[in-house]
Amino acid sequence: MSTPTQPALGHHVQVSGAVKRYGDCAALDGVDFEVEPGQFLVLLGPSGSGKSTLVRSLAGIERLDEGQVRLSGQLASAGSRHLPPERRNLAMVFQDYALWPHLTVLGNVGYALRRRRLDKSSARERVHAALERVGLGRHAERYPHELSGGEQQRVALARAVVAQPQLLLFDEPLSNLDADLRERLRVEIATLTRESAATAVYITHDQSEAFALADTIGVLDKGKLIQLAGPEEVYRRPATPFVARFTGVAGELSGRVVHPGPEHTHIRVGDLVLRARSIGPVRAGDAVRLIIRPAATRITADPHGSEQPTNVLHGNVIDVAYRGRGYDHVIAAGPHLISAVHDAQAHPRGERVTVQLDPEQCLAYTTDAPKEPGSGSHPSNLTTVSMNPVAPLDAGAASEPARSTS
Ligand SMILES: Nc1ncnc2c1ncn2[C@@H]1O[C@H](COP(=O)(O)OP(=O)(O)OP(=O)(O)O)[C@@H](O)[C@H]1O
Repeated sequence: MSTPTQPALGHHVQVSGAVKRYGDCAALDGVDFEVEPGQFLVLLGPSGSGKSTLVRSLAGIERLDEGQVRLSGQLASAGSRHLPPERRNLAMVFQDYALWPHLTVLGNVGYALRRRRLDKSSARERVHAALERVGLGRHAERYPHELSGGEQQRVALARAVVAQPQLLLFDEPLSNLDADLRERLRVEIATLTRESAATAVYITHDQSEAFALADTIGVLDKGKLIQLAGPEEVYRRPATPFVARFTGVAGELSGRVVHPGPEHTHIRVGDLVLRARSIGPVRAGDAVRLIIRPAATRITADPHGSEQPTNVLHGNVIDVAYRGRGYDHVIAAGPHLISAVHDAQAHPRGERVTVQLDPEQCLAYTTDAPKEPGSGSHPSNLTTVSMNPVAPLDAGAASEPARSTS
């Protein structure tokens, strides 16, 4: 048994076959995953992918239509069985803080202890300790409307941890805050959560937040869990183009496999042959989508020497944006647009540059496009490109020399 000052071990969370429908819409469409006690899971996905529905189902605010939720082995949701939120030993932090407007900071945080059988002085001690921990000791007597957004979210954080729940649920807690505050509060969430023994499930549509916080990332799309893996694995081997796009892309090219290799695959894109890492098996002639990570790109001097460089695109700078640690460029290379091409120095609009591509960071996925007859040795005409303006995970990380591509 845990004592009031010693947090209980975090919940072991098990979700199997979770389905939730709203009319014709399957907000959750057969979701399975587990989170080990004390682990930090981030559910990442675009708007409408089912993140809130999933976290609300864990909380017991929503009832599943099918499937089960177990918390530390106990059946919390299954069929007609539904453990109410207050019996799940969890706390939730919401995007809009959800503080009681008529209670002071002290009252709001203390409210979370109302179900604990603590004497007044121990409860008070705990509340003050939690407020000190989030840097709000001086504001205990204020009301929520007398606090900034960041301070209100700190109160919500203190309220969530003060009762030492076994599960902490976060529903986009940083989305209403400005960038600088978001980063500081993210660090506080990471440290506070890990100091407590609680298991955490955190939802966001922000990939940089997900990578910074997670032990494990689950990527959701249209109510399905597409990939569940550590951040490094999700970044290095995104299971699908959707996951790759959602976790940082500088540009996309379409082409055809010329020569599959154990390490790198040669892909013809228009009149270029580029090397890339294939995700999943590919055969000569396969149509592929080539996704270029921002870290793949590096501007090199435009070559006029005798040596013909490989794995490069030549193009003109069409946009340059100052990013503090350097500059991100958008480059038009023939019909291709490559964004987030980082360099320590600015290249003015119109300058002709050469972009070196690191094959390790160029990911090739087979597509369903029909093969051309005799493909494998003929150039493909597929050169469609999309530009994705998503702030890349690794903007600024392109300073490592690209590998030799010969
Ligand atoms: N109460 C509801 N009634 C009808 N449809 C709903 C309801 N709640 C959610 N949905 C639908 O279920 C799907 C998943 O919604 P959900 O809010 O879980 O997604 P989300 O990934 O959290 O999105 P966001 O990031 O925009 O909050 C969406 O298509 C949404 O329109």
